[in-house]
Amino acid sequence: MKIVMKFGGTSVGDGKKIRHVAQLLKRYHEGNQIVVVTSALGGVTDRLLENARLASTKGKVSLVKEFKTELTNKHHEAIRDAIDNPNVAKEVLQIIDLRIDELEKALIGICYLGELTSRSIDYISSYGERLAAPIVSGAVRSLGIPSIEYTGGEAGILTTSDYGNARPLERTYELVSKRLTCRLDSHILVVTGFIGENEDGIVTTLGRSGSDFSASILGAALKADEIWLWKEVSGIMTTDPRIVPEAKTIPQISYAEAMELSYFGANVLHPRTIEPAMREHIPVRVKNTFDPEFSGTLVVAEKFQCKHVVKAVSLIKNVALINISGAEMAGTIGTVARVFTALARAGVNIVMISQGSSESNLSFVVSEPHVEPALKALHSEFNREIVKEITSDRNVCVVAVVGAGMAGTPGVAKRVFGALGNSMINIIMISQGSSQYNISFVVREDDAYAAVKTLHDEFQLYNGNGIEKKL
Ligand SMILES: Nc1ncnc2c1ncn2[C@@H]1O[C@H](COP(=O)(O)OP(=O)(O)O)[C@@H](O)[C@H]1O
Ligand SMILES: N[C@@H](CC(=O)OP(=O)(O)O)C(=O)O
Repeated sequence: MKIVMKFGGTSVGDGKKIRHVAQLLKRYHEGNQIVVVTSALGGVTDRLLENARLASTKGKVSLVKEFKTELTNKHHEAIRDAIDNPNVAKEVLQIIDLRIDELEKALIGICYLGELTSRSIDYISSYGERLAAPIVSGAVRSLGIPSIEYTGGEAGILTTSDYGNARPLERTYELVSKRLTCRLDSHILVVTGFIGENEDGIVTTLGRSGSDFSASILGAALKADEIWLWKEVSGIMTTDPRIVPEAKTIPQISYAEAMELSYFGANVLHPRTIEPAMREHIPVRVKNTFDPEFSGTLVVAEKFQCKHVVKAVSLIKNVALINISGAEMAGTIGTVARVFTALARAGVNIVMISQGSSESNLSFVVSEPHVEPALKALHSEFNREIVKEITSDRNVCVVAVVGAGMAGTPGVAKRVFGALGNSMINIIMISQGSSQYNISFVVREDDAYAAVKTLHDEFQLYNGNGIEKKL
């Protein structure tokens, strides 16, 4: 089989975990062609971003030097723990030191300039993966398996120049296949997740947690038999196990359901992961790095109509509700178009929308960083004409229940809102897409965890009965 395997930041958190990953790869190498996509060592991307900001605001070269020591120690320790072969360890050390020197120069440049562009943020944050890939590849070579490491750009991931949220260009699919196929039989190829490059060869990133997306792009380009996403959790679960410890693994889920879940905050998958896999009908498995025998979740094309109408409950935090109102909005054709055009011009992404049939108010949810640009855009568009009041509320969360079986099944909304009512949870706004794959609603931040727990209990997802429905 040809398999693209992605290991997340927790899976390659340190040298001991990388050693474990290399051993897993050795096991699957026999009889398979394997491309590995690696994330940065756990926490490194956050530290890179923090230090890039510090460099631009404080301009202190001494802080850059301290950070350089921290990164060097972390990666040297990882090499010691992951790689036994001294020659391989020496080669990898040299690559790491060279890359950390490059990074230091870039951070010092930011100190002097006092400016941090989105292009430099992508360049700096790409170093997490650029430091991880040589160690993962070295750990594999240390076990006697030939391996080569590539950056996303070297592998052929060509993207738009939307720094921080770049998308693959169509040419990527052909280029990746051309560059990687010839080595697949003989080597385990290790590619940096999260990063690509634009047509001018400038580093871009695919958005936070983008390594899942990288794996799917590579899988589609190489027409892989399967894409495996290795995580610290046992697959896609009925809800975030950090919120509800009783959460269960969903054995099988459709592409559409997995997409709904990832869009609605289940950060087990980057929201765009499924698109490339779906275009080539490649099954995606989500597996636990630390429990490899467990089958995890299989994401497949057909809507697997198990008896569960609701498959999972998810939560989006760090959002705000914006409400606009004005009596003149009712019947004034074009108001909604003006609202959304102004927001689009300001680069605001809308998570959820609801308009009452009175037409005199419109509510929508945006992610936290988009609140200020959204308010500014709306005030300048309307200037108190037609829209009289614009308010925002940051103390809210979005909860969504997801499942393909909800389409055409009466009574789901009644159960959702009945259970929340019984738990005295107030609902601020409701939205249901016509796909009927999800019902989402806004609650106060203080009620969010209770809402997720209440719904998880109500539908008793996968509770003891395999995939039986509780009605
Ligand atoms: N429905 C869900 N199923 C599984 N994990 C979820 C879900 N919702 C949120 N999560 C969170 O997503 C994380 C995914 O695992 P992680 O190993 O961190 O992935 P990666 O390193 O690839 O980003 C877990 O920590 C888990 O708490
Ligand atoms: N390292 C990047 C990309 C990534 O995908 O990481 P993870 O697989 O750990 O979510 C990030 O932290 O966003």
